[in-house]
Amino acid sequence: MKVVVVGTNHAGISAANTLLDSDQDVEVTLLDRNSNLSYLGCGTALWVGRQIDGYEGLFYTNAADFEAKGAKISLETEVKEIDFENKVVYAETKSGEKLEENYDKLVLATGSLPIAPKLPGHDLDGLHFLKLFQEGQAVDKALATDDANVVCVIGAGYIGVEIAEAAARRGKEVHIFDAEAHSLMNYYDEDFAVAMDENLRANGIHTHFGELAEEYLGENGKVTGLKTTKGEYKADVIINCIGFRPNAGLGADHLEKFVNGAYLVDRTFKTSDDAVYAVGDCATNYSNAVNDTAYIALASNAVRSGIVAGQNILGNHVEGAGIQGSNGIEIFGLKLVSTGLSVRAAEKNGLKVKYTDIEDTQLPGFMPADENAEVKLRIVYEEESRRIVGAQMVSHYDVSMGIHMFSLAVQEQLTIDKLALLDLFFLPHFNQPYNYITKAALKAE
Ligand SMILES: Cc1cc2nc3c(=O)[nH]c(=O)nc-3n(C[C@H](O)[C@H](O)[C@H](O)COP(=O)(O)OP(=O)(O)OC[C@H]3O[C@@H](n4cnc5c(N)ncnc54)[C@H](O)[C@@H]3O)c2cc1C
Ligand SMILES: NC(=O)c1ccc[n+]([C@@H]2O[C@H](COP(=O)([O-])OP(=O)(O)OC[C@H]3O[C@@H](n4cnc5c(N)ncnc54)[C@H](O)[C@@H]3O)[C@@H](O)[C@H]2O)c1
Repeated sequence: MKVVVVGTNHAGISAANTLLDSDQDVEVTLLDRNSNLSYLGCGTALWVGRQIDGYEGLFYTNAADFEAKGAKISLETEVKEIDFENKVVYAETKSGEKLEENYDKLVLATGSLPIAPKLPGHDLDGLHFLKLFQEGQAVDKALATDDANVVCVIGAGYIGVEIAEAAARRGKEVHIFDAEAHSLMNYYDEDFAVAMDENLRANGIHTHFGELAEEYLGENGKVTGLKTTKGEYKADVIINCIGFRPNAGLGADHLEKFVNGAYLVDRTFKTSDDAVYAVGDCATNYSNAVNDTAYIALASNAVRSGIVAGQNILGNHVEGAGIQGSNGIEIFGLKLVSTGLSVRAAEKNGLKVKYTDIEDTQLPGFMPADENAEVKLRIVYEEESRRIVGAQMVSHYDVSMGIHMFSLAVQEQLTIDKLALLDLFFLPHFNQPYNYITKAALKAE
């Protein structure tokens, strides 16, 4: 069996490794237009902000690793067209050489592209996106120039707040803009998002919410400012971070698509064509929070979808467990984690929900104050079924393990009442005997 994988980042890599690590005789060909693979974008802000020494550790594999496993891999090779009827992929290398690869099974792992609004001035120098390693390098270089004093970040989602922190750590005057009333509104309710807003401001970042970018201002081909719906701001560097869209053009009119253009896949990540699988950011996934198809662009989902598709290509029927969109962020030491739906997202999805909130300390009061921290938790549950559909937490304490448990609760459709009497261990070094998860669940209406 010959499998062609288009796109060799997290999703493509994980599908290819699943095939190559099996005991079956599978011929695997990998094609990617980029010159590198396996870049962990999550580390961009860490090295640009000089919290880690460099970017080298952000790549976890390379072409030679695949060749050593017997795969054929061509980087800087862009797939231009696919003949789905005759099962042929047409590609072109950077030097203009044309390639043709036939396949028995095809894995589309072409990921996502940053949303790039064509505002006036969009071709000025000094405008940046943050998706590829090379774009991270460009931002890093731009921040190193003597005349880069003011940085405007458009979008206060995950990439935006992370790069705003990095630019502030590099000593820049940073302004962050978002169309919403607060930062991180795609992940958190207002009561939690405000903690991040305050954290950004407390660390010197200027926040501008409810403000939409209208025009990139410039002189002599270089950006000098940003015009929004509320005013004009000086800018030496502008970084656009307003979300991703699926990169699913290769499927043309042949493959079924989701409302946002992503390849529509089943629980095995098979598309509407039996010979074609689609994984990672270019494809849909199944949300256990809404119990329906959803699109959530995350590396964590990409990796698991690649494994599932790979197993099914090998003939092992495996269904994905579905996703909750579990995520986390840490900015200047403040940690926010969430899974499933916020109240706002639940309502947008037509779910009638209630929620239970609690604020407490992580450890008992007798523990040293410098080891202890306040924690705020919200559990969101469906009014009628009482199943948990989401949770959010904010703290300076590392509460990430708690959100993993809530992720499982959403996946398994657990009710808030079952959670209330769950056996949670107690040790003063970790938590309280009558801890905030139990307390929040017990007081749920
Ligand atoms: C700055 C940043 C920080 C992030 N932080 C996190 C995080 O902390 N946690 C998390 O879970 N996620 C994070 N993400 C999101 C995560 O990086 C993506 O969800 C993930 O990269 C998706 O993997 P993928 O393999 O599906 O797609 P992509 O990473 O988009 O890879 C797609 C690949 O396909 C190739 N390709 C596309 N079209 C073609 C073509 N026609 N021919 C050949 N090759 C093609 C591309 O070159 C690319 O290599 C972050 C993203 C960014 C940008
Ligand atoms: N820690 C993590 O897990 C992590 C880190 C970085 C990125 N990612 C993922 O990568 C993907 C892309 O991240 P992102 O930060 O670009 O997207 P995002 O969805 O997190 O945030 C985009 C933000 O841009 C705002 N916005 C949209 N249009 C706008 C406009 N015209 N003007 C002003 N603001 C506007 C939105 O309100 C939103 O807050 C997401 O799926 C994200 O989850 C995850």
